[in-house]
Amino acid sequence: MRSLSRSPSVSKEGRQTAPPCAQRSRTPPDPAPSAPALAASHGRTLRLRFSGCPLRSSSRLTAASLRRHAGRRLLCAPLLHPIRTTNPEAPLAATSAESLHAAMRRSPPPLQSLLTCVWFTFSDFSHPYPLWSLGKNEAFLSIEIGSLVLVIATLSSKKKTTKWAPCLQTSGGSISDLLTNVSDLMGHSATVWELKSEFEVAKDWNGIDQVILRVPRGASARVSLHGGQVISWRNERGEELLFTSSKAIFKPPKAMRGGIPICFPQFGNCGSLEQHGFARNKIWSIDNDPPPLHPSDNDGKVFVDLLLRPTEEDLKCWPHCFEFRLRVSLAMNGDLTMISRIRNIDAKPFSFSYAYHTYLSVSDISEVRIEGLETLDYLDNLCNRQRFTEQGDAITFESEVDRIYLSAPNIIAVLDHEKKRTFVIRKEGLPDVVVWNPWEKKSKSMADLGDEEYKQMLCVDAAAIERPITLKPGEEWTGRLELSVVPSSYCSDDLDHLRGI
Ligand SMILES: O=P(O)(O)OC[C@H]1O[C@@H](O)[C@H](O)[C@@H](O)[C@@H]1O
Repeated sequence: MRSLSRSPSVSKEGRQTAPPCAQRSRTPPDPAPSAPALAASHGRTLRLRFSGCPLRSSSRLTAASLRRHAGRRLLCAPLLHPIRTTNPEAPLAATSAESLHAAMRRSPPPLQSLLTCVWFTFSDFSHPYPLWSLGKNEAFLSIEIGSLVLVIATLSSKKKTTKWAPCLQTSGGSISDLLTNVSDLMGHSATVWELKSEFEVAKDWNGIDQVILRVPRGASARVSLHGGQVISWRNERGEELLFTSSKAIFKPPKAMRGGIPICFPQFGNCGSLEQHGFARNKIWSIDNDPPPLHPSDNDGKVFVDLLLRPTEEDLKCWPHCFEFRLRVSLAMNGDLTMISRIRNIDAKPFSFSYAYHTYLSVSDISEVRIEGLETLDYLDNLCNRQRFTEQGDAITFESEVDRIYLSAPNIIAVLDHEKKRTFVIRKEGLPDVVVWNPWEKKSKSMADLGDEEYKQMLCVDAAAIERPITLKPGEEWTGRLELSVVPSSYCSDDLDHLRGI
């Protein structure tokens, strides 16, 4: 049985900053476990539900039964385009649905009792889609949108005809649920296939490791072990979504200007520590055995877990023992999630403030507005943190802004009119939102920011500042940030809907 690898093996980005020899994959491809081994290691049973209609476990899964149960949710998909395989290990090389099927007949999947996956692309789409074969004569093609699995086509052959059926939407769940359910339905032992996260590690020019996360449809993220800082987040078209200064200094001990530095255990200069705390200037390690997160935080995502523990030197200026675990993950649709877990492993309580200092890349700051912070109180860093109340409808920019909005909603939107795209920021455990743009004068005084670059950046940070987090010994705090990008036309009503208004 071939391994079920979720990531294509091709590396594009890694080559830009490090010679290929410096790269290595921390997670080798799955060693092709046998069916009993999979069953023994997981062994959960689930029921198949397409569009909320349970199929009897005795049912045979056919294109027709899928269609029947999909009901009105049938969608049309571009099914008649030529197909080519992208997985070099895939047994199929087909240029049309018919030849794909013919190839399948010539080279049936080696273990028909289990699903087999090959990646392929439609010629007019750049993203590989997984095709899951259900034995010799049937297959389905699926994509993932967040945690939803969308089966966009099924392929079945009877006698001499090959049929692509249009698609249906599952009622939710992850690809592993879907696979388990399908194998259950087919009458085989049910297995949950935990598809392993894969990432590459490349050295930067200072010899510090950077982790590259990549999903099959092309989105990627890069995380530096210097600061645990996300330094790049690209969409499936390869466009960079985070700002990085052209004058950024990629050298410890200072944080690089751009990406998402982590401010901990102090935000700004309110405290005895260096500005924004020390976490962004420390070298983190990869945590190969983190305590488990909720299963939905693993599903359908490529991720890396990082760990920061205080050094002797850190303890001298901040005498509190902690473990800081950071998960950075990329969903199949390109959404970026960061989950911070900070645990007090000391004998006494401690308090800290926190921010994901997120530099969004924007077309032009004067074309940008933030929705979700209107009417809130804020502390103005430009006026000794005096408290004001926001008056406007939405926040727009005409001069330097440096504010901490208090008790902000958990979803806010940053609309970029020129790019016609909206960043949607979802946060949990982080009540405040910092909005910062240095504008012209301040930019000129900053050595690591180009004079005009303030126009292309906007910091919108999910944060906990006004009321620091206090942890008693043994307690843990979790702060979560999820970033996604949607077309601007999606906004307003849809965002209200997301917010539950
Ligand atoms: O230059 P630093 O330390 O990265 O900080 C940049 C800015 O970060 C923002 O979050 C602060 O609100 C600003 O006051 C600060 O100037």
